[in-house]
Amino acid sequence: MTLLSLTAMQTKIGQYAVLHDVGFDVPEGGVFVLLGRNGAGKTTTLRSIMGLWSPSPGSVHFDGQDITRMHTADIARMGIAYVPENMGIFGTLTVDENLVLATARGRIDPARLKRIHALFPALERFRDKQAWSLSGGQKQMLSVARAIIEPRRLILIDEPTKGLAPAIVDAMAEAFREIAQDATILLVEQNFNFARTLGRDMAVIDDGRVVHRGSMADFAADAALQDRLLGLAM
Ligand SMILES: Nc1ncnc2c1ncn2[C@@H]1O[C@H](COP(=O)(O)OP(=O)(O)OP(=O)(O)O)[C@@H](O)[C@H]1O
Repeated sequence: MTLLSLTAMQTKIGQYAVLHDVGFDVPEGGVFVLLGRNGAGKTTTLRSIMGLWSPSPGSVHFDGQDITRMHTADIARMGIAYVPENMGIFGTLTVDENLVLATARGRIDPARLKRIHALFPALERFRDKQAWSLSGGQKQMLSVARAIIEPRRLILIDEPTKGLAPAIVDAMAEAFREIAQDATILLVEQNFNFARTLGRDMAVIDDGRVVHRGSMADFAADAALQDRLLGLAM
């Protein structure tokens, strides 16, 4: 079943046309990977889904419902979470306070907190520490944890491995596999080795257009295609 469907999205930022033609379907379950060179329009695509930019023309359907013109808070309430590239955490608040603020009613379900602590033990160890004092990897974990503090159907994650040490990247991959057991992840990545182990389906954006859609297995097996579409960016 298709969970998210983007159709011929064009997004302008001010007078500048960033997305010219972005369309792809994300099936429910597992990890869908969106690849592309720097500046191709990946972040703009995620922000357009979240209602932070407004595509026109073009449409975004989630679970069969047209969400193109909905407000971001209403889109979030439908069960879509966004982990932005800058992580969106509050540095002067503690780890636990950051999690509470990500809930709708200011109350954390203990079972979900337990699951988060099992996924990211550092967040339990440092629960009373201010977020600014965490390492880069721990901040990223907190950012992902905020996205799953309540049940979500779709989680948009923007370049989560940027600047992280290989051991942390492995832990993140493990966590994403677990999260994708009962949610769908739309992952934007530059780290192809990370993305290829996680993704089932994928698309490539170039200069604001989707230039390829298919299975990750086929794409990973085609070095010439990778080179043509992603060049040295990978
Ligand atoms: N707020 C903005 N104002 C003007 N131009 C913008 C803005 N945000 C993005 N752009 C431009 O839109 C294009 C696409 O940016 P976007 O961040 O979506 O790309 P990306 O594929 O996510 O790249 P990266 O991997 O570098 O994050 C780029 O040329 C960028 O400079």
